[in-house]
Amino acid sequence: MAISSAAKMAPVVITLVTDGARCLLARQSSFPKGLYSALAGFCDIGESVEEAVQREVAEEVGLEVESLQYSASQHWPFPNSSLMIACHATVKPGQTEIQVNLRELEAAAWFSLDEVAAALMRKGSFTQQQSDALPLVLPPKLAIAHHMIKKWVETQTSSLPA
Ligand SMILES: NC(=O)C1=CN([C@@H]2O[C@H](COP(=O)(O)OP(=O)(O)OC[C@H]3O[C@@H](n4cnc5c(N)ncnc54)[C@H](OP(=O)(O)O)[C@@H]3O)[C@@H](O)[C@H]2O)C=CC1
Repeated sequence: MAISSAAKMAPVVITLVTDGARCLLARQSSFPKGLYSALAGFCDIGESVEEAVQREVAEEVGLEVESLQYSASQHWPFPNSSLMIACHATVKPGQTEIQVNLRELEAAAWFSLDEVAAALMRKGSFTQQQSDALPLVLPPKLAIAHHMIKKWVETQTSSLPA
């Protein structure tokens, strides 16, 4: 089926926040069990990408973005067409206390490099999660969130002392 040239896609910022050592991942109650992802949110009319990132991070987890860097973009067809704009953001190391906005998220937490790297290596599917102590599950490869998390792990790993 041809897509109408009048069809619109909405810009969405998706942000992987780090404090330099850990990355911040969050989940909504609608996510499969154990799944955590980067913070996502629709851009408001009149906002720049930078403003949308700062607003979303503040609204969802109560943190102030110190610096941010554009990473990549992706067309995301679910549930309606969005343009995912991926950014990596840092907060000040001393200002990392998360205040989860429970109207938008079920949970948010800092994860260490080891935890995230182990989750990337794991080959489990969502349906295999049966115990209460769920291992961290990351978004699938088709999602830009997966690639942002992978890039963060690679960058952190390459900066470790030999
Ligand atoms: N590719 C990836 O890696 C990822 C993609 N995503 C995608 O990012 C998008 C945003 O994520 P998230 O904020 O969690 O989304 P949600 O679906 O939770 O939507 C959040 C709010 O945005 C409103 N909304 C829905 N559509 C639009 C629109 N076109 N413009 C403005 N506001 C809208 C909704 O209101 P209402 O209920 O009234 O419609 C809802 O209150 C989703 O489409 C999600 O699928 C998210 C994470 C990872």
